[in-house]
Amino acid sequence: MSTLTVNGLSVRTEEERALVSDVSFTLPAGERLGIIGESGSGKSLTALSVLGLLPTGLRATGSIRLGDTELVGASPRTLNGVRGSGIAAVFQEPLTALDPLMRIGKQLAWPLSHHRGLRGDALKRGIIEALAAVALPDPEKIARSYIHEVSGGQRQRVAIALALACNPDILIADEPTTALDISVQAEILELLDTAVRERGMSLLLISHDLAVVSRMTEHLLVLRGGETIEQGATRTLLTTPAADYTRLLVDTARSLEAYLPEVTAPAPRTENHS
Ligand SMILES: Nc1ncnc2c1ncn2[C@@H]1O[C@H](COP(=O)(O)OP(=O)(O)OP(=O)(O)O)[C@@H](O)[C@H]1O
Repeated sequence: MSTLTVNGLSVRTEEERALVSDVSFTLPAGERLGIIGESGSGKSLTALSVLGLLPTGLRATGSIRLGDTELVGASPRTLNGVRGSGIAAVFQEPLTALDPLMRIGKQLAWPLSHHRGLRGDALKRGIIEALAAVALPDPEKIARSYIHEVSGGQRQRVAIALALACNPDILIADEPTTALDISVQAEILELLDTAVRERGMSLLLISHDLAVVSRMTEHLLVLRGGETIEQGATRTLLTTPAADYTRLLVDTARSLEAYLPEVTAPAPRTENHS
């Protein structure tokens, strides 16, 4: 397990416009860091820089180290080695990581054979186990399905299974529940929480939802306009923010919650049809 150390990361366009400016943070092995900030604050570009997957035309400078390996300016070979076994990612839209033309089981076969050396029957078992581990019902059937044949929540579970199949040290989750039905969001968070805990992985969680980062992370980095506003322990930052901007984010989140009426009476008895 390795520490991720980001030091003075900047991302610029070809015209030298800074989109991320001098961002630094450390994610020690086994810990959880959340990145929050309004839309366009540089959260995703920071994550993509760590993955070495910045869009064409954007360039990262500074230092991103995974253990002793420098990732800024690293060769495609080094980055390929790190992506997958060192760092894996789950995105807001699971289809980003999934191939619509390949059965789900086949998509899992590559990382399981490449990273874990599974072959033949062991590989078949590994595929079913990987799908069962993310609580997909009837994993045999899911393995034979194409991605358009399963629901949105199940797609995100498949994307998580794909990320976990590489046994990464660090999981980057970029708005992993934002595109999902509210009833499915909590289940996916629970799944990520359990997977990270049981496997001892580190988590870099990007979210605009303060309740999500509060539930999932121990440390927070607040970005605005590509710059660091503040960072610190999640609880301290959300209860006694030092920066006016963080206070504004917290107050806005609270004021929306205030519209929810409190549940004051027990739920009426309903007939059980199961
Ligand atoms: N390929 C690109 N070329 C030029 N500018 C870009 C590119 N990708 C992103 N940007 C700009 O960089 C800034 C940071 O984008 P980023 O996607 O990191 O924001 P974010 O905080 O993740 O936002 P959101 O929550 O909306 O996803 C934004 O102003 C965005 O418009």
